[in-house]
Amino acid sequence: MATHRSCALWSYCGLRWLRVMRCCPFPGFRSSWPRGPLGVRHLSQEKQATETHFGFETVSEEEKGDKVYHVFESVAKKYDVMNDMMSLGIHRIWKDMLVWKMHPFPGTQLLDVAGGTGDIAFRFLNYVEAQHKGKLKRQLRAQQNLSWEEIARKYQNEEDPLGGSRVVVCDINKEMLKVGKQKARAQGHKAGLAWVLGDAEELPFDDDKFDVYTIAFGIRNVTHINQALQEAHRVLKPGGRFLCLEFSQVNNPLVSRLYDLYSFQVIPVLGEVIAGDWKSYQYLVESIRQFPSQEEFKEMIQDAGFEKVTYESLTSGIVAIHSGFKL
Ligand SMILES: COc1cc(O)cc(C/C=C(\C)CC/C=C(\C)CC/C=C(\C)CC/C=C(\C)CC/C=C(\C)CC/C=C(\C)CC/C=C(\C)CC/C=C(\C)CC/C=C(\C)CCC=C(C)C)c1O
Ligand SMILES: C[S@@+](CC[C@H](N)C(=O)[O-])C[C@H]1O[C@@H](n2cnc3c(N)ncnc32)[C@H](O)[C@@H]1O
Repeated sequence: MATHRSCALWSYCGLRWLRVMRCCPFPGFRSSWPRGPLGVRHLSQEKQATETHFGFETVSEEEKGDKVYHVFESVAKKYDVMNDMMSLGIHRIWKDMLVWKMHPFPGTQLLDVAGGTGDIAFRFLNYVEAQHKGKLKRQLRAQQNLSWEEIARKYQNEEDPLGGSRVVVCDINKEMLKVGKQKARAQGHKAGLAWVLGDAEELPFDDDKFDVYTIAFGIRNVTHINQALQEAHRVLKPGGRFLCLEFSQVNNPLVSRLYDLYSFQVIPVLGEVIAGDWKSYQYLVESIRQFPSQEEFKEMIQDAGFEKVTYESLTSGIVAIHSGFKL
């Protein structure tokens, strides 16, 4: 009873907040319109009051946005611990693989959409910092007869340990970003990192701005996936890369049966026990089943204008990484 009352209160506050925000024209929140190739607003692309899915439930599109907002507002504080518990840490390997696949070059400008608590951004920063340090070491090793003073000076003069690389984390949910910022402080990430409140469907960024666009476990929650893909294409520079890590279709019948059992019998129970939130984790497993297969999603990415689209299935297809280029 108490749980239901507190759920209702959370829903009410979440919806109130969203309504207030939608009337409030502050930068970064629904500040841009969907644009076509000529930069013209396409009224036909605007959201229509049609029905969609929230997990296995049929809801209006507006309702879906509110419900998704409420889910992540509710799980934000327990989000990281839940992921480790549910996957026994496997989600960390998947995220590492996304960044290895990206293989950022010095000066890479990354936009991580639906970046939540910053897992992809922190991995990116660690990767580029390690790469930059390695480069400096190799340069110093190649120079013969340097005194230790010269070596020390070289290290001290390193003003930008990221070699010009930057990451912007963009997420629609204030609570997820709040947890992300706390984690960044705790892990000592300061430089090269920005947090922006914004919607994947209407990104508050100019055209042709980023080298790489990532979205990890985010696109499944977006109401108009095609719109989010078009926005990804718009904000990438020509030559830029789209990378998406998302749950996908399991390709091994035995794993598939165990995975179904685990998903529906264990995950919501873990959600209830650890986060006090059965419904959000029920939504997680249902939304995974509603998401298109590897091939279907590949076609959607191509339809948004990306080229050289490929994917790699990981852990028997439990997740897949899709990649595409804006050429
Ligand atoms: C609200 O929305 C969200 C909230 C979030 O917190 C996160 C997200 C987005 C999601 C992520 C960032 C990733 C988080 C990861 C997952 C959701 C989990 C993905 C699932 C797995 C990696 C496990 C895959 C499972 C299988 C391949 C099937 C094998 C299953 C078993 C061996 C266990 C089978 C167990 C039963 C059928 C029930 C009886 C068991 C128990 C009661 C004990 C519980 C057992 C465990 C905790 C062990 C679980 C075992 C594994 C994880 C082993 C995995 C093995 C392989 C991958 C081969 C979000 O949107
Ligand atoms: C499962 S979390 C993924 C977080 C992070 N990328 C990770 O891998 O851990 C999904 C995130 O998508 C965000 N999200 C949902 N709909 C969104 C939208 N339309 N625009 C931007 N972010 C959205 C949620 O707020 C949440 O932080």
